[in-house]
Amino acid sequence: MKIALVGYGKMGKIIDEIAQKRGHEVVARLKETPTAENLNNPDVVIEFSLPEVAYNNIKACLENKIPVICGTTGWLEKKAEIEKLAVDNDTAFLYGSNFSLGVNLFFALNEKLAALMKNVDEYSCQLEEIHHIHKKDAPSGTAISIAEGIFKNNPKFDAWKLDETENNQLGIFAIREDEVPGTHSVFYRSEVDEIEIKHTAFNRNGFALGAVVAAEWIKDKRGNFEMKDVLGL
Ligand SMILES: NC(=O)C1=CN([C@@H]2O[C@H](COP(=O)(O)OP(=O)(O)OC[C@H]3O[C@@H](n4cnc5c(N)ncnc54)[C@H](OP(=O)(O)O)[C@@H]3O)[C@@H](O)[C@H]2O)C=CC1
Ligand SMILES: O=C(O)C1=N[C@H](C(=O)O)C[C@H](O)C1
Repeated sequence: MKIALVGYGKMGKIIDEIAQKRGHEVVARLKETPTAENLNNPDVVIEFSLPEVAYNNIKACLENKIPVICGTTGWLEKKAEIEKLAVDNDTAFLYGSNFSLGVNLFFALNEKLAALMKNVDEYSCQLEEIHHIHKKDAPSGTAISIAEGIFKNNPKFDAWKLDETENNQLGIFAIREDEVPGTHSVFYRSEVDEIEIKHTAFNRNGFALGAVVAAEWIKDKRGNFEMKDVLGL
């Protein structure tokens, strides 16, 4: 398969390596807005850039009828527009806040625990995410997905707040430390004990492998998808 990489930083470089190991041809490595010319006629685009440029990048690819796997976080206020573009241009789009198998299993575990705690009033709930000091957005896209999984299963919560817990808003505490790849925890605390579920990424390889597997899956598909569609979760 021919893959174009839009965004060629920490993630783009690892995805490049894994894609080639899986026998794919990387036909573009862009650090600028994609065009029909600089994309070089790929089968799929994998986009890991920056919150402020992702929308324009994805739009350009979809308008050229090229399917997009997007891992860039921090731009979701325009996601509905992007999903409409994918349908209008008869192509496909998949956004994943986190492409690792481990985190997608964690998402499912988080929703089951949230449902269990729905009728238990003794526990408060808050999230914590820890990432490297280079990260531009806070909270992480993964933390937002975890919060949304809790809202879906526990009507006590319907919104999140960064770095504080207020009323029915779930507190998401974002910590930036050294070169941490990505650690996410959900805490349920009572007066007598604490329950924690936690995912720790040791490196970025799980994210990159998941993005390439998603690119292999989405080829020839039409519409909008999530990583759980790829994994059958
Ligand atoms: N979904 C997931 O599983 C994961 C998501 N992420 C997310 O992916 C994104 C990228 O992370 P990471 O690779 O660490 O970030 P980096 O900052 O290392 O890489 C971003 C890249 O985008 C490039 N860039 C800048 N402007 C443009 C543009 N207009 N068009 C295309 N590329 C551009 C940058 O170029 P330059 O170097 O010149 O600035 C850089 O190469 C973040 O939003 C992060 O949250 C990260 C890991 C996993
Ligand atoms: O910026 C990162 O590095 C990561 N970002 C993603 C996020 O915002 O959730 C995924 C992963 O945690 C690494």
